[in-house]
Amino acid sequence: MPVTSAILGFPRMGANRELKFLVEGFWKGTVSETDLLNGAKELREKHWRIQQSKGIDAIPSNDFSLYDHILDAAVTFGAIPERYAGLSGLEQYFAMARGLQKPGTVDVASLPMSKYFDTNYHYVPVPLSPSTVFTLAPNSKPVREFNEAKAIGIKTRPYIVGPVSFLLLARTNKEAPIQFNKLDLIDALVDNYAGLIGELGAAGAEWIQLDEPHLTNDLTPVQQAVYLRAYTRLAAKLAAASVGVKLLVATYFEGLDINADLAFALPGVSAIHADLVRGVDSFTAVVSAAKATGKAVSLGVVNGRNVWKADLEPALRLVEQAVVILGADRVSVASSCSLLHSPHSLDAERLGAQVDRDLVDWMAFAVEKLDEIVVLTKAARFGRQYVRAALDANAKSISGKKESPRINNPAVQARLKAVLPSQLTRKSPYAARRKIQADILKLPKYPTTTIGSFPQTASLRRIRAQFKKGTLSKSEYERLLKEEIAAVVKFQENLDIDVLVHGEAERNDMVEYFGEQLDGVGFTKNGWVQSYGSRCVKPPVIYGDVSRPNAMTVDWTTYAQSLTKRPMKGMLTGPITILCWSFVRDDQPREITAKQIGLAVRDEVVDLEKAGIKVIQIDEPAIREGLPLRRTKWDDYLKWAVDAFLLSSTGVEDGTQIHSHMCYSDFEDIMDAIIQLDCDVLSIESAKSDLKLLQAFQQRAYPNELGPGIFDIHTQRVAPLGEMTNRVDQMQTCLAWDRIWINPDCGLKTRGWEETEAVLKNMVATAKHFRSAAIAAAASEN
Ligand code: MET
Ligand SMILES: [Zn+2]
Repeated sequence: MPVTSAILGFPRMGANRELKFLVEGFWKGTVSETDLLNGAKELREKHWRIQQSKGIDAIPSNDFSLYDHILDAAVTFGAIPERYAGLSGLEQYFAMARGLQKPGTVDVASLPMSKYFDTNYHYVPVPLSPSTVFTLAPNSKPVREFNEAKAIGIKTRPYIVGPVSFLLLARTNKEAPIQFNKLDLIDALVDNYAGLIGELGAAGAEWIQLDEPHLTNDLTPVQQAVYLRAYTRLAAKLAAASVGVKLLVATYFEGLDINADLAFALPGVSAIHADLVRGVDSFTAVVSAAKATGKAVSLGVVNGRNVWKADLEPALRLVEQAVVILGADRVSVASSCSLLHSPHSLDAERLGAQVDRDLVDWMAFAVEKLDEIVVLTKAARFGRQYVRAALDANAKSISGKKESPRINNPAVQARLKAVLPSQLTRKSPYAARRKIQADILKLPKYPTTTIGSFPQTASLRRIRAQFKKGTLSKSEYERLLKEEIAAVVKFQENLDIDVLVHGEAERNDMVEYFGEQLDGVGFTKNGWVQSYGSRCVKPPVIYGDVSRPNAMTVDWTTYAQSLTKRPMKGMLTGPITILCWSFVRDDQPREITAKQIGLAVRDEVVDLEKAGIKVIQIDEPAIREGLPLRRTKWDDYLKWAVDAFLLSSTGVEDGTQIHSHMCYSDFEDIMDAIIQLDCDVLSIESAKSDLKLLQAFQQRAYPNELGPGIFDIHTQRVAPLGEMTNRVDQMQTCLAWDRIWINPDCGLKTRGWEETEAVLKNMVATAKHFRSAAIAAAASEN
């Protein structure tokens, strides 16, 4: 067998986000179930054919999903929480993802949502308990999709998350007894995996890809033992049932160095995939372990989660070395991880008048990455001369980028070098600032606010799109947006919210909006990647040194402030979130890029203050996500991440109130860093997670003000008043009452107006309820 080519997964949205529109149409009732399922099938076929025509040997199936592939695995193995048991089919599936409310009949909240390792992809973790019973669904999705590809003549390598990672990614049901360990479910789960693999084998699959990304993380001895136990049991079950399917265990997002021996020792596994982009240093460990065990390796040399062209020369050298050591039949060339985290293709970038030719020349999206993998494979198979032209073109792009004057901005580099320690702290400590701000802002106790965005209606999106296209004049655009802002301000005043926002109507996306206005940052026309469910983001591309030529938000914010006497909160995205949600240059440490962005945001903060804005929020939802997967790398990251935020936030006077906002991550891990950010008010998502977060804040005695979200914004469901007051009651068991803010979990952009009004009414009523209770308590004390 010669060297083969492979990918671990392909983006599922389609070249023009077809899947998004199908799924959202289905939710709205404008697309029927049949049309949704047929449309999804067409997309899968299209994507398989693209891979086939490019020459990919190992084409995955079941990497597709209508919402999330981890949720799919839960459905495949019947791990469906009790509260959805009365539902079935797609209704049940989407209820788990998004909640479901049908007047008088159904009212179920969604499952939580969590970031997939350090990516901006969110998966749906299922809660497990001792009563969880796994049962393999009949004609399950992996089998259906394998057969579907087979029917068009493509033999795929079905993918499914591996059993140990499945359990590690899941949550423990809140009601489960404390002695319950979800890993105890491994035997029962593995038996169902054996059943599934047997069915896939019977259908004709030769290889299965089991993703075990946790193998690149720090594992406890117990977890290591569970890995061995799981794969020993799986191998035995498959052997007993004479299933001849070969298993590839895929690891990614870090090198395999620390667990290489464990991974290669897993019984019944024929090949291991290693990420050699993040983990290039683990190459020797991986290849030696493969040699020692006689197993095959899949070399992840093409970055699956960035947009830059791969530097083919060093990648090819790794492949060639592996072939010398292991022999061609034990080597395949692959993407570092699933291409799910890359945009679809560069086609759209090459069209139209304003093509940024440099940028296009420096990038490769999923479809172009297939070409890179195939070029490397052919070079390894037939020699470099066979693909000489492609290799030369690649080398030319790579060196062109390195030497481009667009990458280097000496003024930005000099400014960062000259930063003084005083530019990393506020003028006075929080206690002093609190008094000054209280005098200026005169807010009631339990002040209410929202996280920034208000519903983004179709007409709003149309207005922005027309302006971008040039079919709407600037003055008309501004007039319409001002109308929207005025309506949003009025809406909040009517609801009696204390600290208002302008609603972010001008923003497509909280990172893209800033990316478009910063120097050193490019943007794509169609570079969408899935963030969660049907939602996609179009990350900016940070290619050079970053600076802010002009104010980015001052006009909209001051206009909004001019309409009200209440404080108007300026809304910015913080440096770490801009970094994490962008495609970042790979030619300098992320730390430098982060701090450059910190300085650019600082300029904006100072300009907002100068323009009279008294409250400024710098969102950092991604700060936890940037945390390296390995603990040994945490301190270094947290130090520079905190500094980048402080660079952005500390240029103001004591009287200016700095807020930050974070959501959908396990913040317990980084409490100290969160405290070091020293923002005056932190709003943090907590309605989807449980009390764990509040307890973490209690343990570290969060010193400033805190607004743990009191309702979930990802659902149409209007949380009733009692549910909200309960949440505040819970908060008060952990937090000082006079430090609590009342706010939603996150921005309201995905909601409709009607439900927004209803839910915010309950939110304000909640604040008033506690306010009067506090006043009554104070009166009775006197
Ligand atoms: C993912 S965090 C979102 C924060 C942003 N200000 C918003 O309200 O949409
Ligand atoms: Zn948020």
